[in-house]
Amino acid sequence: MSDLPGRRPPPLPDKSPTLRDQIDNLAHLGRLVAQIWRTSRFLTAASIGLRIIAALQPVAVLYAAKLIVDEVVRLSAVTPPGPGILDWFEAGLLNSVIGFLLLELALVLANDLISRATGLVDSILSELHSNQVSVELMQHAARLDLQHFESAEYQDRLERARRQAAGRNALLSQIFGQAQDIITVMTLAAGLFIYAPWLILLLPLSFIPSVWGESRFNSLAYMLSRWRTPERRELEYLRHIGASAETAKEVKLFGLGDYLVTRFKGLAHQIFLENRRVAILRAGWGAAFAAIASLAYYAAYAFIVWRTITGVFSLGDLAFLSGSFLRLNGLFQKILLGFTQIAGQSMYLDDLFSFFEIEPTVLPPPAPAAFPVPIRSGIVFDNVGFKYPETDHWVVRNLSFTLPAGETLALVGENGAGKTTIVKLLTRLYDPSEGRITIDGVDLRQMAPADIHAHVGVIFQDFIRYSFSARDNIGVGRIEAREDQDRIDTAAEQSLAKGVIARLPKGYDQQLGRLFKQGRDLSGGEWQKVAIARAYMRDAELIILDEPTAALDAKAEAEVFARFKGLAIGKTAVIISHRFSTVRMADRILVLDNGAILEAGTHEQLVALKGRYAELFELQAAGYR
Ligand SMILES: Nc1ncnc2c1ncn2[C@@H]1O[C@H](COP(=O)(O)OP(=O)(O)OP(=O)(O)O)[C@@H](O)[C@H]1O
Repeated sequence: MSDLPGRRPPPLPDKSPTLRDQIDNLAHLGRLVAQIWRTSRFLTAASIGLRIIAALQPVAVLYAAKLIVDEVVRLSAVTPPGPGILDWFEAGLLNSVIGFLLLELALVLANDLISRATGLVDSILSELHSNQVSVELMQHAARLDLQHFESAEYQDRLERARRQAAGRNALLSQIFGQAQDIITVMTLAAGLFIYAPWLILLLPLSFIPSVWGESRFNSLAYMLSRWRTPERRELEYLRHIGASAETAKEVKLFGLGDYLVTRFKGLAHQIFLENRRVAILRAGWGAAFAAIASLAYYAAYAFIVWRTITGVFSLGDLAFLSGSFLRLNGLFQKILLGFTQIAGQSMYLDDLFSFFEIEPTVLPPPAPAAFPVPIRSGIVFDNVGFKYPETDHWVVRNLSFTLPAGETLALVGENGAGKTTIVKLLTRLYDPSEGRITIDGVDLRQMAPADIHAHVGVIFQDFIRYSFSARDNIGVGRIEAREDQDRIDTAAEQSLAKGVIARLPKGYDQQLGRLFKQGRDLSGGEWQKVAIARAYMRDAELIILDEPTAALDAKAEAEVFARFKGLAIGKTAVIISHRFSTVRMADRILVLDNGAILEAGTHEQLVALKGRYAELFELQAAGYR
């Protein structure tokens, strides 16, 4: 499923998962229980132990009640020893009945304690489990490729998995509760079987219709929710742009508030109508099936009453059997519905676990080559071609050029020419679809992506504005050195961020961004200086600045690049900029057009060539005259 334009969902999905699919989904329960066990062995064991004790309680209470009734019936036939209760006591006639009453009281009190303790253990366990799932999700997402994050299908899967991380906690209690109910049913059924074996046959009559109905509606609800993931993501997105700090300026000035609300309402209403239809169907059929269950119960009850009247059963037996049957009937339904609900929930688990099955494709080779330090000869693009996954369009094709070690290369070209894509290929965020990229003769595919990233300092045009302190905003450039104040100082100095930080009330400790209280927002250019410092935190062999200076004023950009040139001596560097004042400083310039090289050379050579570069340069220079 993907976000295809013009996609029209059917009113209700008609094909439910097959029985086989449902059984396969049940296998996910094993993974879930293993995950819960990993979360806390002690709490999992405690929850199971408490439930086993609780499971035996109903039959014990019913049996105590039977003993009380039978004793009362016996005592009512005895000649009273005297007029007062004391006479009964003294005669020792009340000993048994008092013992039975105390037994029942103790059982009821114990049950209350146990169920509270189970609730407590489950709620703690479920919070721990939900944290555990979130951590595992984040860890797994961090392993995946950039291509996954740039695909709508992946975003849908991640969104579904994320919902499951928080939403499946009830399942934990449900699975354990189910096991508890099964034990209770077995003990009650054993009692019932001893008195009236064929009564048990009446039970399935009452629950089979409900089970069928539940399983059908569970599937429907799941299919709807799955089908609607893109719309739900759109709702989330609309909610975000309608009310967030980054978007407030533009939304206000363009007067988009009402438009966003209307769009949100329309989409939310469609989803509401579908959900309401399923809810109404479910409630209607549920009521009908519950009536069938009650009929079965009363048929059995009438039979037990008749047997008691005819003297086959005692009054105590009547109390025990009708109590057992009532509970069994309820429990049987609960268990079977529980199974279908668990099966229904396990469909959602598929959303969670199938996310964990997505594997990265840009992988280190079995015996990776080390990134050359220093780079001696240079970087070579050898007939490189690249298409983004699931697209047919060659973004770059037949691209061959050499970037000699220690030189600065500038990439110039119109929007969409493929400049950022070249950076993604150079940093092995993607592998080329054809051709190869080598550093000192070694194919990038022979190196581990993490090793490449450790030796490259890149700042993209859409760098992150972290809502962290100024220090951490620079420190994240080299996370292991985030406490190294000298290094951070030097990086800030080199990127001109030092001046920005000096003006902050709390200096390096100043919280940046508007997300948190006491946060200080920076101007676009100030943010860029902070971001560029991140690239300087690394001992990078290769420095890449992908248009991160667009918001800098002309003076600051000239200064940033003068420093960049100074620092890049001996380092290989790539810069992407639309400003020719910056580009001209590069040792070599590539002019790209539609993913191919149109012109290449130094600034002077390209101006002399009087081609596209000279034309664009003139155009920009004329703007300043
Ligand atoms: N993740 C993606 N999936 C599919 N196509 C993409 C993806 N990213 C970029 N493209 C397409 O690849 C082409 C080149 O994009 P790229 O970002 O490399 O251009 P650019 O030269 O850096 O442009 P700009 O100057 O606007 O930053 C564009 O046509 C763009 O639509």
